[in-house]
Amino acid sequence: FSPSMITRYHRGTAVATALRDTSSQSSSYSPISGREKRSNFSTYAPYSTIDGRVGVGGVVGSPNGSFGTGMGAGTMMISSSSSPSSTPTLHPAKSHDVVHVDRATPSPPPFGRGGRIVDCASSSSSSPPKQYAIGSWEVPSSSSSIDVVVSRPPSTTIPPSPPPNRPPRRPIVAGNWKLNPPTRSEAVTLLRLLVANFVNHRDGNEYPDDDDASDGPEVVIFPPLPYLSDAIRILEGSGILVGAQDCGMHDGGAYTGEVAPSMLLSMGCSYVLLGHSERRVHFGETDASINMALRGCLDVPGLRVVLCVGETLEEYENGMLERVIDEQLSGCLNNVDASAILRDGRVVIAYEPVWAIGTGLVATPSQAQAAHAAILNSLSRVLRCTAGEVSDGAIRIIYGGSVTPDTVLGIMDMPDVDGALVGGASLNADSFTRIYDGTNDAYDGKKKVIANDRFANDRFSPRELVATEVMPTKNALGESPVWSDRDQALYWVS
Ligand SMILES: O=C(CO)COP(=O)(O)O
Repeated sequence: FSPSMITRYHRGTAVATALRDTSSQSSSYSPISGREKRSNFSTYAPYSTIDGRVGVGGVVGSPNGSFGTGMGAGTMMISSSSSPSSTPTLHPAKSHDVVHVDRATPSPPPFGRGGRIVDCASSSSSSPPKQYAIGSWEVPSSSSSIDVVVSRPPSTTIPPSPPPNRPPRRPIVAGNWKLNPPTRSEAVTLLRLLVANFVNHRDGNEYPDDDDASDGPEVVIFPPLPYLSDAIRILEGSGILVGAQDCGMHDGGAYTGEVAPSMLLSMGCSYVLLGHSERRVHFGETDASINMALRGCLDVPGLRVVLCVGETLEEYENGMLERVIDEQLSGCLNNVDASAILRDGRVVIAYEPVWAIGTGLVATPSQAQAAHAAILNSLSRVLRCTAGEVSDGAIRIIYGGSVTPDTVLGIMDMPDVDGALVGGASLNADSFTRIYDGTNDAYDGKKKVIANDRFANDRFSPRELVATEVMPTKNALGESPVWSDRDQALYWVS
């Protein structure tokens, strides 16, 4: 596409759209400013820039709803605009699957993890066939096929949730970048875009009457080790905390290749992620070694841990979830001071079912809830305290495994889900910001007042800039901020 499509830039109101067909999109959801409509914009913009260069994804939306077009690789469609007063929504997670069944469909149903038929799908059957019975997999003789709604109930041995009315906990949204992105400059870009999004969030925009940003969810990024100092420097003052993806168990000495917890704290890290299933599977970490590292972290005042637990698909299918979690927690928390967990909240548990990591198979809200309840249950045994002490304690349990902006709301709705540990979707500033929004929405403690006039009044006067170079990046942003190194400022594209 040609840079000539870029007409002008000014702060605060505009957005770049994308080289993709967004004609079915009608949302004007704004990941930057919250849920209010800022303008008639499409949701995607896979180009953004740094270093004074400008990249825009082909179609530029303007605040008054008109759109310019240009030619790019592939098909370009102009996104549909939505009504200025529309309230964009995030869609909650599907808790059921719709399965198409015909006479040849074998029974039990061929969808992997077991399940239960709960209804006919209204999408294709206006009413269930007469002979149809809930729980039945058989296609009634009056039909050649039916669609059925299938839920996957969790393992039957899962205990009920502890008593409701647990004290509110501050949610956490954590991004585990794993071994990504491949270069430092891409990491720096992503960090800057995150800052842009989150600074806007906490700019008086969402909580105009409240200058205490700590009321929103806690946000933590876990970049690879080589990017830690960039992350700490760039995220300083943004409210986003930084953590390491793992650490060693020793405090110093002849341990080539190791990283001590105290070193991480001295750099400015707030968290350490421990016990991730990828560390267990690929690098031989065990509950015992994780326990050593965890105790090392707790010996360093100021450092917190996100401890991952979770079962494999096979274990899930065999109803072993509760047992696996119990074993992992007792191994990893062996000889750990219970008050550091229950009173000081220094250990966050991340429930990450291995079958949901990187697979797109997100646990249903009820599956996540059941597992989190099992974790609470197990903690009282492991920490030798009552269920009441656990459920009233400062412990937080977050869910990880294919979390996306579309699924986070359903998961967060569950009483014992206190946040999300996000892998793939945290590599995209837009997705991660929307996940933050979903988490925030579900957080009871706060009724948001959105300052709609911030953009309507257009207090920012337009400035003309000239694009000298256009650079595609891998971001798929709803609203791409354009970072100018020359001006040390962010601009929005209109
Ligand atoms: O492992 C995870 C976070 O630690 C989850 O990864 P995904 O969100 O990519 O499934």
